[in-house]
Amino acid sequence: MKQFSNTIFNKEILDKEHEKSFLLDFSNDMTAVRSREDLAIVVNKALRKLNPDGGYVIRKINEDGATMSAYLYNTGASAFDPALLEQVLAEKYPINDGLQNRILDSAVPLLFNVRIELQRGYNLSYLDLWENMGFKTMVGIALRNGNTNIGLLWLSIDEINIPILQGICSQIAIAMGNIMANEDIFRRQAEQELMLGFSSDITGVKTKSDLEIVTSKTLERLFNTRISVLYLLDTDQVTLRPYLYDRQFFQETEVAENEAFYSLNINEEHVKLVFESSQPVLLDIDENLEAKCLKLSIQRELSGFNRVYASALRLGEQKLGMVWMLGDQVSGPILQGICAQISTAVSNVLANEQILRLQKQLEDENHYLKQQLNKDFEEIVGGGEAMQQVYRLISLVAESNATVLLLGETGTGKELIAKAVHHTSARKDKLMIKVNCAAMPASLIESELFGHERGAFTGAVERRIGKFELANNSTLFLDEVGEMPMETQVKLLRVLQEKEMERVGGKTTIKLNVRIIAATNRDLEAEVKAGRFRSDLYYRLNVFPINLPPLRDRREDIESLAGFFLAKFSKSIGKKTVKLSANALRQLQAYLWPGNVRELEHLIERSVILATDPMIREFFLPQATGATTDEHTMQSDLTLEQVERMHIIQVLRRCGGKISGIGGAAEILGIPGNTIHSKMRKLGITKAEYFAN
Ligand SMILES: Nc1ncnc2c1ncn2[C@@H]1O[C@H](COP(=O)(O)OP(=O)(O)OP(=O)(O)O)[C@@H](O)[C@H]1O
Repeated sequence: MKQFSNTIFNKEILDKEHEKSFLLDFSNDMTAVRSREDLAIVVNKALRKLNPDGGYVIRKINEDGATMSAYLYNTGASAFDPALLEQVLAEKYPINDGLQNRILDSAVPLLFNVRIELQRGYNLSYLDLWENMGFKTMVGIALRNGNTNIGLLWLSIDEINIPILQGICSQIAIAMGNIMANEDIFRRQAEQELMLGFSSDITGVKTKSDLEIVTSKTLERLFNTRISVLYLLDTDQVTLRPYLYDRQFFQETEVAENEAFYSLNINEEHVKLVFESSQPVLLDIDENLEAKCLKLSIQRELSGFNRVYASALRLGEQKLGMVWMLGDQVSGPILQGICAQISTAVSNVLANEQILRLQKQLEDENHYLKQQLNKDFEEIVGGGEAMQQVYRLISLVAESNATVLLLGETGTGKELIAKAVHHTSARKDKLMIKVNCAAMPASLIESELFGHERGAFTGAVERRIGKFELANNSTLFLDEVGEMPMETQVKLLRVLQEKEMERVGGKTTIKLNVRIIAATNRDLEAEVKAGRFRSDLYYRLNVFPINLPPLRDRREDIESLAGFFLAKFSKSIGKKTVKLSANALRQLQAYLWPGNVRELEHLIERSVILATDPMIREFFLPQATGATTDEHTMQSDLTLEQVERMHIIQVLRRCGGKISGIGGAAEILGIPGNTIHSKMRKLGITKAEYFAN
């Protein structure tokens, strides 16, 4: 008996020794474990010692705290159905499936007979797999790190050694905890890298297709989404329309895109929920959404996910739309951060689209304006000898880049000829830029011509591009250049000489390629002599002068001009073309036309408006026409300046001293009120003269 008890005692000692060395070996191996792969090798080696042909699976508790997924496994020496194995490995089993919860609640390993559990009616695919593999008995042991369950081990074995199994499992649990913490750190690092990449990619987003590429790539990689849709709120503020989704995805399926997507309404319960929440909302298609909606069930089938993550897109308080994603592994805070960036990008894309639309509109308008300008060119009227000479000069100079100086009385058509020169030149596809040097206070001319930087002077609240810069590679028409203040003349001369400029208050030099056409009704040579115009600037401008004859010196054109204006104004007010009687034409030809073609144009315009029958028989000209009155007899001996002075006084008398507005001198003379004021100052016209009678 003693002998027998000694034998038992010795066996126990041997077993204990065996246990100890087994656990010691295992511990030694575990010290080198760093990754899930290392852990698999060590666990395989140890469990094979316990049951050489057996299989096992380690399951970890998922982040949701309610399900478990396979973490490590080994099928042992058994044959199995690969499809069934794949299904079991992919499935998330509820913790409370009737077997696993019992293991997690137990302090000791539990043994299960596979067949008996199946007969009890447990509908668990892993039991089917074990039966398929020929595993009869499975032992389940909880994996605990301290008091926390982190998973469990299922092992196919017939005999169990509780101390060994517990020893192994407590070490596996610690290693798993460390590895999972490491994996978590790596995952966060990868997420951060992705987020950084996303942030830098999204700042470059300009178009819808840029946005599509950046978002679909990121959502899929970060959240494992299969379907993601970006909805935008319509202008009606009620309908949310699909704006973007991953088209690539639909190239891989039979389903057409329009079968899977539909508009949402902001008043639908789940949509309201999304906008009311500051966080992304998780919706279960079966529970929260009307799964009866065919398109939604198509989305579910295509993606294989039953859950939708929805997050609002907002810009401040303004609702922009929302992101809708079918996927798993979605982290709320990350999705929220991404949505904030998508919101900014969406509003940039929309603003860009609007800019492009406006740009297109501007281009169309520009094109229209250019056509109008070309039309103006076609409409130079007058075939008399004096104008023939002007046309010859235009054709000689137009194609060169030479500066042109147009000289002639007011209303002789200097601006029209400037346009003609521009439209015959190689610069014709660009707009000719015009500056009226007389219409602007001296203090503003400089910034008008050269532009200014923000803050260059009081009131310069924004940077402004000057006319010179606008006219780069085109033509700049300096109208009434003789009125330019002396200090601006110096700056203009510098730009013409050096072909570069700086904005007022600016430091950068801007290179220019501008063709200059200047015009004046002053006698510039006399202005130079009088010290009002710089001689060096005069020589710079006077490269190719073209003199436009006054209308009284080309009476042969009066009939064609009158006919042209009669047709033009009759058409514009929808009348049949008004004609001239022979008497009326004689009146026009006899008149001196101090206001030249402009005066004729305005006279005809007024007469067409007032005409009550289709024939104008008489004009009411400012004075008796012809060279019969004293004033007009005298006029042929007067200087240009004297004629101009006299005419302004006459017009002012007629208007009762009114300059601007309807019936004012500016309207009759066809020049801006500012110009009249400056001419009055220059010509020394006083109130007494026009209020005299
Ligand atoms: N030959 C012409 N054929 C048709 N219209 C003309 C002709 N000459 C001038 N006009 C018209 O007369 C008006 C005055 O012409 P424009 O403005 O070119 O004159 P200007 O010499 O530049 O005058 P200002 O010196 O006062 O600026 C414009 O409406 C223009 O279209």
